[in-house]
Amino acid sequence: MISEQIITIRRCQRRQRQRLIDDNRNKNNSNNSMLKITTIIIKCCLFLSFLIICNTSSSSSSSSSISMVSGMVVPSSSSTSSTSSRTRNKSTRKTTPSSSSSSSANSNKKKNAYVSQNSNWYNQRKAGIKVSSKGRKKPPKWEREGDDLYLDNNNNNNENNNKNNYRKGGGKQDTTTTQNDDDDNANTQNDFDDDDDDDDTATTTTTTTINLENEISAKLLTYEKAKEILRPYIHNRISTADDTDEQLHPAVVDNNNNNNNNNNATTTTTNVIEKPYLWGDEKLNCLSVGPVWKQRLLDAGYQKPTSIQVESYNRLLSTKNLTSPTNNVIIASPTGSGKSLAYLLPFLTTIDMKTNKNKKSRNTKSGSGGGGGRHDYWGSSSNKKKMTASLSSSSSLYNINNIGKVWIMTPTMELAYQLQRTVDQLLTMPKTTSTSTDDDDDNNEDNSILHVVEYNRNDHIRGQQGEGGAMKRREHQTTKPLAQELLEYLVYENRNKLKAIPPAFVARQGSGRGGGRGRGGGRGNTGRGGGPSSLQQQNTITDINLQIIYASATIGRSLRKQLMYILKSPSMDKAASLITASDDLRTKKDETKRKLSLLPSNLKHSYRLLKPCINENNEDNDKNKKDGIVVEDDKDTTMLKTLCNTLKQEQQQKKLLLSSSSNIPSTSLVFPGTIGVERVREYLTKNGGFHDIRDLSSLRQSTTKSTAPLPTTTTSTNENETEPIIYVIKERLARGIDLPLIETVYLLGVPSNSASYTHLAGRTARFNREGKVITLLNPKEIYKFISIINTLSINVINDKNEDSSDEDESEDAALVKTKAAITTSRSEDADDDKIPLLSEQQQQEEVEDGIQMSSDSNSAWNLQTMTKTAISSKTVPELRIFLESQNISTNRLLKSKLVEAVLTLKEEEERQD
Ligand SMILES: Nc1ncnc2c1ncn2[C@@H]1O[C@H](COP(=O)(O)OP(=O)(O)OP(=O)(O)O)[C@@H](O)[C@H]1O
Repeated sequence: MISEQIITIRRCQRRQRQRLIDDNRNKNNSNNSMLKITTIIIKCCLFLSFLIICNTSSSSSSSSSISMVSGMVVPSSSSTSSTSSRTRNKSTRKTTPSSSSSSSANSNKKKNAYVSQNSNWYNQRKAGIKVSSKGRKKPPKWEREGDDLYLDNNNNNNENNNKNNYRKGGGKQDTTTTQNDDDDNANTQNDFDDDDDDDDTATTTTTTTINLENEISAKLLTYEKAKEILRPYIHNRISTADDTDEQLHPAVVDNNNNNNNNNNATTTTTNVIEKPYLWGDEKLNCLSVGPVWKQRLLDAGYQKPTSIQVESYNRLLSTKNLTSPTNNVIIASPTGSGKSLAYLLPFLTTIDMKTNKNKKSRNTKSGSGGGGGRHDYWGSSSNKKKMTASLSSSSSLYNINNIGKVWIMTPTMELAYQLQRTVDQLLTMPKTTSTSTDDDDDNNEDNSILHVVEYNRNDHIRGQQGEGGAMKRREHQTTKPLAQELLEYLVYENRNKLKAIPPAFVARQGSGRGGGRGRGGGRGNTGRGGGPSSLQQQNTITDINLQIIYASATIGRSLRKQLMYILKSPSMDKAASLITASDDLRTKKDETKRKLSLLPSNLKHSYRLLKPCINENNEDNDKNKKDGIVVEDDKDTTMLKTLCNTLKQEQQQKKLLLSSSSNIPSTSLVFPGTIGVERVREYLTKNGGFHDIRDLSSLRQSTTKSTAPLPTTTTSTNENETEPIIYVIKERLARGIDLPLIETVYLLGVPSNSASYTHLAGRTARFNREGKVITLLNPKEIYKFISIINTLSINVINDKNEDSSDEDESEDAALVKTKAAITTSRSEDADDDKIPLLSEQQQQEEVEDGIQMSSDSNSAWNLQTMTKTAISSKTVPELRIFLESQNISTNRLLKSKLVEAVLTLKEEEERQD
């Protein structure tokens, strides 16, 4: 029994245990399933969040990676078009997440919305309306105006590879548009964001609160309103003595005072150069060019190299100085600083003899030039005989063995002729007939080493003007092999877009790869700025052993992107090295300095605001008169009248300032804007009585021949030597043109963007000479003008009409008088032999205005102990009383100007002490 019981108990226990085990198992099972479910849920969540993250990041990362390499092709963030994907390189394709068809559709929608949104934004900006870019993406860079201006910070220097340099540098736009600047390459290419600055500066720094959108569209901006708006932008600094003197008597100011870094060509260098192979000042700017080249340069009127010439010569001839692995370079310096010679000199001083079969024996004796590095195969010009042998055959363009080493792409034919003239001036080869193999060429024998050719859109190359058909045919025939076999240097001189890659070049590339690329580009070549489509039609040129040299005063983001694109380079550092002069400020962090470095410092900017002019024939005459509207038809006449008056005044002023015996004619350059060259010429001749009106043909005539004028001589052929010379030239021909001794540039209307303004204005004040640009503008162009002023960070002066006796005296005019008064009162204390600071006429005016010159100061104010804050805290009447006590007119001056005037006096006192 007991045993039975025990057995039963054991069975029970076993069952219980079994049950327990089963329970546990069940529990475990359920736990497991719970766990599994939980895990699945978690996994799902993770997966979902992962998907979300992927989705978000894919859009941004794709945009950055695509725009990094092919941002030219697809500006918008989606970048899913088949064309763009085709043009991406392999590495980009790997890193770019693939997009599904739905996301593609979505992105297309977004893209459309983005395009329409931006077109609005863009149109508004174009119309001069200030639109904040906050919350919106900007349109593609190549579609925006005025972005071809600045270089990024230190992109030439690998040590300073701080990608966020500019942002840290602190542009004003950072506060408002940081996130919006990232439309391309934000993560990887911040060094290109400087162009955004151009636009944003225009957007954010304009303090005008008047919303004139409607008025602009209705063209109702009146003269008075325009004047009001312009006022804050006028040169608002009380000038120093020298500045004031300069403004009143620009011609008599001692050049030495104004140009600290002056390399003025007109100043004869008295330095005794001891070493015969050094050209220039031995201590400062000198180049090791060898005795022959030194003599040639001196004979041609080049006394010493400019700093950009020194920099580029040394760096181009020694590749180890180039920071980019590709040896491509960008030469950037202000207009008129001698960039042409900067890139020509390394070529010229080391003339290529590589292709000559006997080059070895010839080259061994040469080499006084700065050779070395890549250029060691360029011989020296020191051995004339040898070079003649080498180049005489190239003088007929048909021997392709000796041509095509350097291809210089210029924006205009005029610039090409100008370059030819520069080269001929330095290196004209003696004529040889023995080696010429072509009968047709007898009359056209060209002993220049640089040949001007022109290609048109059909890829035909035409010969120099005035030369025979045979020349044309043969040049065309030689183009392709020339580009294929021999091109080693491609120089882009002042081209704003790199769309013009030599056609034969493209043909070669296209045929090698079966062509068919980039058909989506359509007619892009003719579109504004070229842009991606034009480049898309062309191929990249990385597989060609070619050094690209780009030279211009304005080099902006879109251009650099194009360069990156055609070189398949992921960054500008890798695409090209930047060469700037040692004193160039464009790579500095200071925004204002960077902007100011684009134009020569000795260039004065001024404007004339055109008064409304009523069209007598207009039916709505009365209404217009009432509203003060400029009638469209009459606008041009007003402009031309003002131009005539201004030209005459400038001429008179020059006569007054210079001694009567002076017979130097004033030379001006007029860019006619929409009025057109012919109309301006006609008006100036008929109504202005000007007779010596010229165009570029006068310059071309002497170009093909080797006897070019010295750089500092005028080409005046005036019978009456004092008759002013006026060039009237289309804007599109302006880039790079170096006209002789232009003193004043007249812009009839506001240029379309800051880059245009830079190049147009830069036709004067060249090579450290003084110069002035006067913009004649209608009230409705005012915002465009202000935008340019802001972008370039320039001060403008209101160049008022002399005949404006009927005009209200505005604040700026009053300010000029105040400056004059301060200067005059100071001049009385100064030495007698100083130049009189006011003309008789001006003094008379001031007497009439009640300005009594007096040097005694009976003021209770002690300027020396007063701080700026203390002066600013004075009331307007107090300031007026004080200034009046100093015999300074305060008529119509606002408080800020009054304070400035007092501060100037304070400075003066301190200086005298
Ligand atoms: N070393 C030099 N000595 C004297 N004159 C020079 C020197 N270098 C250049 N010049 C003169 O300076 C003027 C301007 O030169 P250049 O046309 O090369 O300027 P640039 O920088 O190319 O201007 P832009 O940006 O407008 O094309 C020319 O008249 C040229 O002859």
